[in-house]
Amino acid sequence: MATAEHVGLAIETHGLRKTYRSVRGRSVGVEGLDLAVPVGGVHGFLGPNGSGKTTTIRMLLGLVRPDRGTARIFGHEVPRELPAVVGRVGAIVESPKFFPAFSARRNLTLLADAIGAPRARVDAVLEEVALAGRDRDRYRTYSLGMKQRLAIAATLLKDPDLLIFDEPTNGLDPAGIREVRQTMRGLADQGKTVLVSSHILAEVEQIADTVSIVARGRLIASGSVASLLGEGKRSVRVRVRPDDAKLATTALEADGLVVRPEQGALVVDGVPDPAYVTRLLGERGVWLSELTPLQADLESVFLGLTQHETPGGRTHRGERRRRRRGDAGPPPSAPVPAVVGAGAAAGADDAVRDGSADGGAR
Ligand SMILES: Nc1ncnc2c1ncn2[C@@H]1O[C@H](COP(=O)(O)OP(=O)(O)OP(=O)(O)O)[C@@H](O)[C@H]1O
Repeated sequence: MATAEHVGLAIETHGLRKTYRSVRGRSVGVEGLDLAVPVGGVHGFLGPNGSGKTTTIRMLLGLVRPDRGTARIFGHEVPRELPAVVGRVGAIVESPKFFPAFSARRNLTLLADAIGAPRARVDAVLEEVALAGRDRDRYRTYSLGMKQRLAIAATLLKDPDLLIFDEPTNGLDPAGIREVRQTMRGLADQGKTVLVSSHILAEVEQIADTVSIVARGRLIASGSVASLLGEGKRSVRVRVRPDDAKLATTALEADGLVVRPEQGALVVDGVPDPAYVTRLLGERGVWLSELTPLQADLESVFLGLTQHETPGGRTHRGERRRRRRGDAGPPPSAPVPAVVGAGAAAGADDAVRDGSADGGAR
């Protein structure tokens, strides 16, 4: 039963765990995940490939059974109480299937009949995803972006309160990504809750109100996008004389920063403050000809949150040294990500049902 305690959260998980069995043994898909998605707005569910986003979404939709932990949608425990809430949820977890020779309108009408949604919704949802002018074109003539918007339209037929989209911009060109992004933002602006997973923060940071970042099946950070980018350590591009590149790299790495060469320059990740790099290199007699702060993205936020912590909670030598000297930026605030078993997709025994919980397009 939904209780007052859960009011205000569209999705809530506690200690959610899922392991997979395969020919190579057990691997962990999600490890003790605690997630809190507020009602209303776009919530970015972010993490590198293999961090457990799809597994989590499948558990929420009752497509995969968790080993342990609890999950709630609008306060209803899932999968046990899924029937009570499924009508309020629309989801795209994999490419939906439409009839290629039928128009978008015909596909949606068939689907509306199949799931018991009023046919009148077809016009509304076509309008919603800006396909009203192309509704009589055959599905097979659609661009990838239009196909994805049609998939979103299908999830809207039942006018759900919560939309769950797993990597909805995968494979789309920049124009397609923009269209899907605008559609998601528009839905949130109407008061719906949109959970969108992605491995690219840049793709969702423009539209997300709040985010959860996961790594290796665990939550490592959550909050508003602004606070997260503000807290995360930054990346900078530095340019030094070619003769000094090695010395600069060694000095920066010895201090716990991550350095990679890029087009004749060095990109330094996990920098607490650009001035820190100037001082560190200046102390070693290396003078900079360029220092450009780079826009924070998932990679740099992610590295900034995790790089100084090693599995088991030990702190990186460089960070320890810097903390002793008292000139570090904010100490890493994130919990140490768990070490989990190697991913093992082959031969998994956990057969995943095809389709989504929304009765959406097949
Ligand atoms: N059916 C399965 N059988 C075995 N292992 C699986 C299965 N599904 C997922 N995994 C493993 O669980 C881990 C999490 O995978 P998952 O697909 O949930 O991550 P993800 O964050 O969605 O990744 P991506 O962004 O690449 O889709 C990975 O190590 C993956 O190999």
